[in-house]
Amino acid sequence: MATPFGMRGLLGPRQGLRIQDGLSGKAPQGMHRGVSSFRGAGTAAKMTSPPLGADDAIPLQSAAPAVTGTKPKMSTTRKILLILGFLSTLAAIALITVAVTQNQPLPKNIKYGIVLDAGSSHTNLYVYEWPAEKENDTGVVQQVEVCKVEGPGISGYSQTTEKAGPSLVQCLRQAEGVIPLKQHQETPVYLGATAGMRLLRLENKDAAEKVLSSVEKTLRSAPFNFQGARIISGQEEGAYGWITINYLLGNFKQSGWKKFLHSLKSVSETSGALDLGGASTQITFVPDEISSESPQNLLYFRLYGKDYRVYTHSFLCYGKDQALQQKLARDLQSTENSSLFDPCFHQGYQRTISVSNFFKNPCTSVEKKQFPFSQLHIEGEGNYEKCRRNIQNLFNKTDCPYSSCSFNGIYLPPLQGDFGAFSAFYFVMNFLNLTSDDPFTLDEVASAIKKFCARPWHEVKLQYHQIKEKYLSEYCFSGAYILSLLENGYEFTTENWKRIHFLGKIGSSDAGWTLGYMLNLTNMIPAEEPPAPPLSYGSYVGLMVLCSLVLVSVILLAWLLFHKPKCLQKGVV
Ligand SMILES: Nc1ccn([C@@H]2O[C@H](COP(=O)(O)OP(=O)(O)OP(=O)(O)O)[C@@H](O)[C@H]2O)c(=O)n1
Ligand SMILES: [Ca+2]
Repeated sequence: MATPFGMRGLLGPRQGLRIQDGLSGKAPQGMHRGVSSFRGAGTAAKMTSPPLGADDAIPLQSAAPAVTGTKPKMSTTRKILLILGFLSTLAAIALITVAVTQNQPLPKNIKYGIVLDAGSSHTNLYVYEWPAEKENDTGVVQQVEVCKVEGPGISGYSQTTEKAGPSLVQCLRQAEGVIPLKQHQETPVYLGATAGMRLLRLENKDAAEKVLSSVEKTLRSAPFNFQGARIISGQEEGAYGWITINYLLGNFKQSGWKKFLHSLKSVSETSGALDLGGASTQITFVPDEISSESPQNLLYFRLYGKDYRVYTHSFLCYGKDQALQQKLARDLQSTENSSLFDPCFHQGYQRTISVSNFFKNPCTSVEKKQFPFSQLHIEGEGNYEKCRRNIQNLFNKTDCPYSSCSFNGIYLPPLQGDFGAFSAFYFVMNFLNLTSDDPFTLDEVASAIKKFCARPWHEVKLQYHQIKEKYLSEYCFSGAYILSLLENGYEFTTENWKRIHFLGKIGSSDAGWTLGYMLNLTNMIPAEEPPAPPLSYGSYVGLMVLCSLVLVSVILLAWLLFHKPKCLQKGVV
């Protein structure tokens, strides 16, 4: 039997060679003579008469005399060792192959969900996707599509309620194109209506119900799995916005070092959420200390095995559109004629509003009074300071029945941590170029808005001709209002101003309440931390490869030590 190392019989004691340790030239003690030395065939040619009495390699040697170069056979022990080594190598290869192929992650099974955000100013449809196998992990759901519904928000259909539903059709079609056909039926669709519909419900309950029925009819006729169309509360809006941003920022569940480091700190590392809509605004965060002064502002969550005590408040009528309405309603009180100079609009800007409709809105109805004119002409002054003073009147800071308040007697604990400010907070600040990664100081923000407000309308209109006039004309007011709300309302200061981060998206997903709403309704945020395999697939395969390599190396090393090939020996005859 030929081996790469020559023939055992050629090297055995019968040829007069003793096993040498390579250093002393002596045979190592306790070693079996016949299996511990290998030499090449060239050596065999020099060999003469084998010593008598050798106890192994007899059959091969007798059949193939060394002088003729015929290869003798190995000893049985050596054969077994070789076979064992060979089998171990095979086993290691098999182990790695199985690890790589058998345990490969299965091809992704993607699930989808649709949420319609029926806001006061407009409706957005969002399509989310996530891998089915990982739906309880944090951060796996992401937005894959957003569709802006044409026309006003659904509350704008109070006079033509039957048209509210059909307005959504175009975006539903778009979603049909994004989600694979075979998954349409299993894809849940939710609609949540916010402050516009809250106001309509206050003003005209019947119209609000009809709008919701129209919307429901359209959603039921879509090929998706309709799960409900309802008006969400301000508390829900705040809470789901907070869940969304912290889910997307990966604040709920930490792994590895992050988890260890966070376990050393006592406070929950979450970000507060600031949402500014057209009709309402929300502030939500985890305060340092929770007082039970105002239980209606406190929410308790257990998410991924951790308890959160969250403060939230939603101010109806303090969205930026309704805040402007409120401001105008107050300004009107002191107006004698049908003209009003407004410091919050650019110089040269003019707008006419109908006074009769103006006070139908619950946000302005308290200011209702009779006027000798039906149309009010507004003319811009472009005066930031005057505008700020004007807006200031919207925040009643005098009565506070709690230890601390924001405004209008609403409890607000001391601000804590970082805040993500989204929706109109972002739209406005982004327009004013005030959302850079290195946050601006409060003074810088104020002077940028002041500068913008001072620009004449014709110049602004010329420069930003591509922006809708409704948006553009109100950025001066909105900038001033945002500063008033944050600085005077919530009492952000020069010191903690930089803790506000104006953000539109986190990754591919818009910051807003919709994602948190869907995560909650699909039970995708478990109360307890879901069991996770101790090792990731990559680490598992890596470990298998490492173990196998170590195994093979040990076998090789043992084999080399005990059966040193000639090439590694010194002083071989
Ligand atoms: N590029 C944009 C987009 C929107 N807006 C304005 O931002 C405000 C808020 O928009 P949004 O957050 O979409 O409010 P809604 O969800 O419609 O209102 P709410 O949450 O109060 O129901 C609206 O006045 C809208 O006109 C803006 O100034 N610039
Ligand atoms: Ca909104």
